[in-house]
Amino acid sequence: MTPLDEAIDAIRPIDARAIAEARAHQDRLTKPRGSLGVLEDVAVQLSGIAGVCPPPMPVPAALAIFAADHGVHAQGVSPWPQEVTAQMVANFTAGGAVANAFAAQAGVSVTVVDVGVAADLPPAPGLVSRKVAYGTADLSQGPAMTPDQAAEALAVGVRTARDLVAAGNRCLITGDMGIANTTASAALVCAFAGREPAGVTGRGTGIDDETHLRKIEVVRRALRVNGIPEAGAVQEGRDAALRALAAVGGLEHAAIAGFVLGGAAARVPVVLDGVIAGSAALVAAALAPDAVGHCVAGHRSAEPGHAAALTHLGLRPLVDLELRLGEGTGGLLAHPLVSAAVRVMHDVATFDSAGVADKDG
Ligand SMILES: Cc1cc2ncn([C@H]3O[C@H](COP(=O)(O)O)[C@@H](O)[C@H]3O)c2cc1C
Ligand SMILES: O=C(O)c1cccnc1
Repeated sequence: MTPLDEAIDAIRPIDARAIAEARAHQDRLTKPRGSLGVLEDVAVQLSGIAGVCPPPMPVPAALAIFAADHGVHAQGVSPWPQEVTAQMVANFTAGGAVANAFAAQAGVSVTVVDVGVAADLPPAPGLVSRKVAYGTADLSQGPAMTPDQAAEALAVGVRTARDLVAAGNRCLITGDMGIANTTASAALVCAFAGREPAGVTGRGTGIDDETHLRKIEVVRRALRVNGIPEAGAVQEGRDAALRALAAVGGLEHAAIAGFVLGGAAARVPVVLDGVIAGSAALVAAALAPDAVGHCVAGHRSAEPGHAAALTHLGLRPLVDLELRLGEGTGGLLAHPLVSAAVRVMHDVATFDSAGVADKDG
């Protein structure tokens, strides 16, 4: 069995008994029932993921930033030169990016994985070289990846998750870096959530109206050229999902999908970042629907495709600050909220233990 098959095989629904126990525990704590809103749901979900109540604290946590380039950059869909991908990888390993600042603030480690940067990168601390290709082909002209490349990139994500969990991490956070990757994200959202390009193609790093219209056309062409029906969700199921991923995805999208599957297989919560992660999670969900139960939507980004992906996945974002950066920044901001939700389960007294009268008693 391949690592991908093994991961998919190992994924189970989150544990119903632990969920029920966690709900009952929440109701015994010295607070009005439901008063912690969505945080109660998060704590209950983490109990279900771990299969125990209270769940372990989601620490240490690790961010993995998957970096790759995109052939579709040639269509002028991003105002930034492709070299910025490699330059930002150097910035991450030097500690100078926003993701590094947020990771330092949250006490999260940063691993950068080169899964497909279109340049040879010098070795650096925290950089893992798992290059599958020097970028994808142009998805608006034909498939972005061969099926083998997509499978290999998925396996890179599975392996990264496995390694980080084996190193003792109890929470995984997704990150991405890849100039033009919001174009592939939009195409994936169309393919996996059955949406129209015009509704889910955003402005990425910041493009003018004319470029935005061109980007929508590029996504439309990508779907047409690759035989993916517009506004018709692809069949769920492994082969169709792998084909659609290879056709219009990116190497980092594939790796992030694998990372989600690897985290779910290890029964560790995976905090998703923005639209790149959201579109990759759609792929993971098509490959293993029960993986979604292991995902926490860290935030909702300003990219319209992200909201569409989260709706399709049934995930509620924890933070909504109009971020549109990626790198894992939204996931990192959400991590303290996830920790706080779990800490309540460990530290807060029950009505019985604290001698506080319940509303009925
Ligand atoms: C300096 C810089 C740092 C970034 N960090 C994340 N992104 C984000 O923006 C890119 C996607 O936007 P688009 O599809 O419009 O190219 C990705 O690299 C994503 O990680 C960055 C982009 C830039 C320019
Ligand atoms: O949603 C995101 O994470 C995002 C948006 C714009 C550019 N890069 C990433």
